[in-house]
Amino acid sequence: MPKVKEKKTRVHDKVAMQGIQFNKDFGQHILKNPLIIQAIVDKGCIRPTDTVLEIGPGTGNMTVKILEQAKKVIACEIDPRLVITLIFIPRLGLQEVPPEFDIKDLIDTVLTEANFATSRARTMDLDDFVLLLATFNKHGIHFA
Ligand SMILES: C[S@@+](CC[C@H](N)C(=O)[O-])C[C@H]1O[C@@H](n2cnc3c(N)ncnc32)[C@H](O)[C@@H]1O
Repeated sequence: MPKVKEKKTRVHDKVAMQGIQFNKDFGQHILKNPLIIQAIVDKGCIRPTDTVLEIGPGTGNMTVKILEQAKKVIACEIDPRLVITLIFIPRLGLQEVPPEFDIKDLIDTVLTEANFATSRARTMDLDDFVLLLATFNKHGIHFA
């Protein structure tokens, strides 16, 4: 059977042209094969009303595919050199996260304030759940 050569994704080409060295300390192994990326995204069964949180979008190859299926993507990338490549993706809003921000601290604060620091999900009733959601909301974490 003839071997079909996959076209590399456009965003990856842009990074390669700029000569950016990927940093293995951040686990920067970038997916290039669009068929594999599409297969992974399809496994997510994303609905058109979904907001997707993508941790580590890298050069955005998967981000653009998720955006084709989701209402919104919130992408969180640690490497500013790669964030620059994400600027070119339409419909992806960019917002800088202050260096002192720590999501673990924020979640600990919410759980402690709502008295759920030591609770387990299976012991919670509906009132507990609503209180927890409201406390997350108060601290700027919103679930949709
Ligand atoms: C394995 S790469 C995946 C890149 C891209 N999603 C793809 O499929 O090609 C991991 C990405 O996560 C980013 N990353 C590593 N640690 C992170 C952190 N703590 N917060 C946000 N992004 C992080 C890296 O810079 C890198 O872009």
